[in-house]
Amino acid sequence: MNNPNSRPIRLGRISYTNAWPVFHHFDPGRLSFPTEIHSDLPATLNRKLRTGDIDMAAISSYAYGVSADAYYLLPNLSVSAFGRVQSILLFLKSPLEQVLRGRIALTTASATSVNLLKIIMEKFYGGKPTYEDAEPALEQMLEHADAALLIGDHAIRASWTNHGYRVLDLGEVWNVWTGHWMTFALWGVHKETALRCPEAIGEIYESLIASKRESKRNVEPIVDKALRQIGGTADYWRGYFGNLCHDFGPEQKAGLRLYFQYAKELGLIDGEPDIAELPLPDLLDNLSNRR
Ligand SMILES: C=C(O[C@@H]1C=C(C(=O)O)C=C[C@H]1O)C(=O)O
Repeated sequence: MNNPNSRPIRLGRISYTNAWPVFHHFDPGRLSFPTEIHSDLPATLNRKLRTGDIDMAAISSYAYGVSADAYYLLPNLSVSAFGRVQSILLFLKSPLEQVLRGRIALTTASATSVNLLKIIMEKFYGGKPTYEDAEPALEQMLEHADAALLIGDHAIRASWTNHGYRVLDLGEVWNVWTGHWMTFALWGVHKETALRCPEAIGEIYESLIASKRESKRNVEPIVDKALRQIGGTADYWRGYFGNLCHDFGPEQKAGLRLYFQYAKELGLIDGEPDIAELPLPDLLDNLSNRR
């Protein structure tokens, strides 16, 4: 099959372990359309998708909220948690009361969690800290700050060190205050790409869903890979992957809508975006009608 696009579909993959279940069994070589993988940190994928350097990607849910008009979401894919997530962590060097009026260093890898932290600090705890962007390295971040936010594998590795700091898990804080799920990442595709090559996007989508399903059926291959690449124990990784949810159903959507509502109230986002999923059957129907 030819790709009407004539160039490969460029797909962004979050390099952190949290997205592995959706990508591990995804093999672009088995697709009938040329597909290129761009593996990167979430903030870089957010930017590349926005500028059109890639066509579709796992991105921060906040980044979807900012550019929702331009993207469709791939249905039923996310990185979500109900409570503790273990990889969205605020490390406190100072007591919380001081952090609320102090300085917080924010990892440059994130978009959802830095804004979630602002919601927690300002709306839930009534604080007004100042924020500064920093490369994700705990000790350097805490040289000049009262607290440091890390996400993904940077947070996991830091949590294993003998750091001695108090740690807040932002998934847990969000859940305690709201009773909701928190969705950190979503899969977005440019509307324009989806309309131009629905078959290619549909095939990639089906392969991602199949990978997610296989990872859920048997988590051991990604546990082994995480042990080899990151370290830790098999039990840690079984717990970590078991705790994450890669679906995006009504409960995750309700949590995300609340997050967008709070982000809007704090002026972190212009409007409350619609959650618009890729209407794949309609796109494929239109395509066959055109033939
Ligand atoms: C659960 C996580 O979800 C993520 C958090 C993101 C963010 O804060 O912008 C983006 C993608 C995911 O990597 C994690 O990083 O550990």
